[in-house]
Amino acid sequence: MVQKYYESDADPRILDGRTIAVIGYGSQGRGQALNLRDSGCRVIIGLRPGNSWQRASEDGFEVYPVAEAARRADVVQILLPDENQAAVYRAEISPNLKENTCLMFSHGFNIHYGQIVPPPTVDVVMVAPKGPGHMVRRMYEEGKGVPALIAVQQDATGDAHAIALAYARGIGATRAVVLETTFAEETETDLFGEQAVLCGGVTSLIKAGFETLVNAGYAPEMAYLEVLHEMKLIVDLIYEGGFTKMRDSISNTAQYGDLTRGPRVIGPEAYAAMEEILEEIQSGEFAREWMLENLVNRPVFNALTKADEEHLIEQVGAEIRRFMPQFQK
Ligand SMILES: NC(=O)C1=CN([C@@H]2O[C@H](COP(=O)(O)OP(=O)(O)OC[C@H]3O[C@@H](n4cnc5c(N)ncnc54)[C@H](OP(=O)(O)O)[C@@H]3O)[C@@H](O)[C@H]2O)C=CC1
Ligand SMILES: CC[C@](O)(C(C)=O)C(=O)O
Repeated sequence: MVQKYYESDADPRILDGRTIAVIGYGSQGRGQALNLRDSGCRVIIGLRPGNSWQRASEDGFEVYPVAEAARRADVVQILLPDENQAAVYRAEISPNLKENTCLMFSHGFNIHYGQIVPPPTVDVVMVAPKGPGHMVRRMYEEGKGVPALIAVQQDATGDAHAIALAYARGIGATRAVVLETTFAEETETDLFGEQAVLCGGVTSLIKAGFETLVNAGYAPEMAYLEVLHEMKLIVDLIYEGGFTKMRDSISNTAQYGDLTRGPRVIGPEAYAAMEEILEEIQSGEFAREWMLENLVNRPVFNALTKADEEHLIEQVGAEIRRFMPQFQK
């Protein structure tokens, strides 16, 4: 059984007197830093000059160049893009890491694939929220939390696990649940989830459904409401009470179509593709491809992003959100 932790399992006092440097102030950096501060932790931010620096200052944080933040910190949480972490670590963090610092990540990529190799004198831990950074903040403000995974790769001080748990409490994760894992398990399951199901799988499924309806002559607005807008309403029910709650809420006709037709869409070929994607993650092939893509300024990433931004579904969606009052701020 996976070990689970809640609020009472974490002792926030282990962070008393320790300075947490959150390196990066994007999706996760901002969400985690604000939550930690509201939980009573001492937080500083490490950045390069630019938009994030400006935003963190406006939010009232002390902001320093990465090297200086690392020098001042007892806990260094690296929330830079995965593809930048190794270069910034080598140039700015590693030379300033004190002995007994707790080096922290929210995704295991750089440790698991050997891009960052910390010295044996520091703790190496992970606190990985299982949700987007903006939701980490929103749920915390609502008195709830996004679940998180914790892992200890290296325990130089004997405090690594307690610090990870207290940090998870500080960002609100113990209000939901915190699960114990390893860097390997988190990295491989996270990459698989975002590629095959959550991001890649879902957008491909929606696009395929939308294109099938539009190519058959139905109005793009109809197709959009059917396969994209309603997706959230259906997924909300699955999130709240599983397939059973969702099926309790839909018509019997929909349920029969769901049970008999769904497996034809996600059939043996889809399973084979998922296995292949998982193997590319496990073998390091995906990691190598992504690192090399960045070295040549992301030609594939940029071309595919542009094509999807220009897809009809995005134009129709923007138009529909304009004429639906609930989307107006
Ligand atoms: N996005 C998410 O919800 C999740 C992310 N994670 C993990 O969290 C980590 C952070 O990801 P995410 O929050 O998406 O990152 P973002 O891209 O949202 O933010 C990155 C931040 O790093 C800063 N930055 C980038 N390069 C540098 C640099 N060379 N020196 C200093 N600062 C720099 C950016 O500032 P600037 O404005 O200057 O570019 C920005 O503030 C990753 O490990 C990711 O896998 C884990 C779970 C979910
Ligand atoms: C699903 C994407 C994610 O893994 C996440 C928000 O949890 C990410 O890395 O951004």
